Parts: sequence; structure tokens; C-alpha cells
Amino acid sequence: MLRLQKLSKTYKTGDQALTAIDLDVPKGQVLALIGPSGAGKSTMIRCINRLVEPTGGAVLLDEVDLTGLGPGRLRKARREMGMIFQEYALVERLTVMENVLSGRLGYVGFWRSFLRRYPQSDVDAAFRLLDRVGLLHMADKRADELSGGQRQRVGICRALIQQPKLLLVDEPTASLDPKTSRQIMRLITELCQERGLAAIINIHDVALAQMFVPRVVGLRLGEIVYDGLPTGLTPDKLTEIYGEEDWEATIEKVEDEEIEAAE
Ligand SMILES: Nc1ncnc2c1ncn2[C@@H]1O[C@H](COP(=O)(O)OP(=O)(O)OP(=O)(O)O)[C@@H](O)[C@H]1O
Repeated sequence: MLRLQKLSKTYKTGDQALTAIDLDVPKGQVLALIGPSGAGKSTMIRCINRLVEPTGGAVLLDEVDLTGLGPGRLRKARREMGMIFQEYALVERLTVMENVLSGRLGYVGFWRSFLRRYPQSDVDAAFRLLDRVGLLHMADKRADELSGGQRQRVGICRALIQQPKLLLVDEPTASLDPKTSRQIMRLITELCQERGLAAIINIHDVALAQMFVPRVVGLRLGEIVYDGLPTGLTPDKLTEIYGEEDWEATIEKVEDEEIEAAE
């Protein structure tokens, strides 16, 4: 479904953020992207939908190379890729419902959305999504009245109302407390399963990644140094990805959280 071929990015500053990344993501697969700060995780996510322009290689979404698309076709292709951000990227003064509906912008066009004239089918879909994430009663609240976890749920609904095939998720839990982080990761992975959606989740919390996803890709200095099961992330592997650290503590944390989650 998604195929990265020798995807590379060198910034104008000369920083080589990605070096010839090859990656295949089948339909419906959720994977976590881990790695130390500066490894290239955000760059990789953003090169896929061309928020950052790759400097080499190809991004194939259902066999179409996105790197060669002009503005019109790129806009259409971006509908297929929902994005969820660390800082939610909501419009604070708009309501929850309006924020969710803004995910339809790629379909209804600027003026219609500016005038807030969305088709009834979009409004119905927004209500269904808000109900699914437990925020139906908040539909008329302004975004700036919400907690972090609630904001991220709105961000998730906004991405899903696009009806994407792929979710690009950039540090979804970095601004949240541990319990809310687990709830948000659970929600994202459940929704992907329900909808047969693939997702790439950039997450620096290894324990959280291990709890929720079936595949982990480890980046270091712009290269993939691990691609496999979460259980294969041994202390040695983690040291290869992150450098020296006390990984026994992280692994114990996963075990503790699994017990806590089961309770
Ligand atoms: N706009 C930019 N201009 C120049 N260099 C950049 C830019 N954005 C990122 N870089 C560089 O590219 C490399 C990869 O950065 P990136 O933000 O993709 O890493 P990351 O793994 O997402 O890190 P973090 O976990 O800290 O967000 C780093 O060396 C960074 O300094």
C-alpha cells in the first residue's frame, strides 16, 4: 500500500536527515517509528505527504509516486493520508465540531469550508466519530476549553473524517500524561483495526510502542537499524538504536504497565 524507495532528505543546511530509506507498509498495518532525537522520524513522516520535500527516492501510495505529483494531484493524494500532530493543531476559537469538519477541507474546497457549509453527510459522519471517541457531548464546546486528551481525540476525528488509507501520526502522546497517553494509543490502534487503516506512529516512548503495535521500525541517523516485532527489541538492539542507556528499566516499565493495563 505504501512503499518508500531510497527515500532521502538533505536539508538546505546540509543536514542529511534520511539516507535511502526503503520501507513497505501493507494495508491495515500499524507500525511505530522509534529512535533518538534527530534520527529523522518527523522528517520521514513529513516526506511521505510532502510537508517536507524529499530530495531523493520515491513515495509510492498504491503504486502512485507522490514525489512527482503537481499541486492538484498532490492535494487529492493528501486526502488519503490523515495526519495527527503532537500539539493537536486545532483552531482554538472554533468548536469541536468545526475542527472535526475542517478535515473535509480537501474535499469541499476552501470557500465552502470557510463559510462552514458542509454537506449534511459530513456533519453526520462527524457526529458518529465524536460519539466513537466519547466526545459527542462536547461537539459545541470551543477547542480551547478542552483537556489535552480531549484535544487529541478531536485531532483523531479530524484525521479520520478524511477517510484516509493511511494515518501519519507525529508524537501523538508527547504532551500527555502517561495514563492519557495509553488511552490515546489504544484508541488510535483500535480505530485503525476497525477501519483497516495503516498507520505510521512516530513515538519516542518505546514502552508505549511495545504495548500497542505489532511492528517497530528503529531509525538512527536517518537509517533503519531495526524492523521487526516489539518483542525483538532487546537491550542490545535498543542500545544500537539509542546508544547506551539503562534499558532494563524500560523493559521493566513495559511489564509493569502491562500488569496495570490488565487490572
Ligand atoms: N527544517 C530543518 N532544517 C534543517 N535541518 C533540519 C530541519 N528539520 C530537521 N532537521 C535536521 O534533520 C535531522 C532529523 O530531524 P527530525 O526532526 O526529523 O528528527 P526526529 O527523529 O523527529 O527528532 P525528534 O524526536 O527530536 O523530533 C536532525 O539532524 C535535524 O537537525
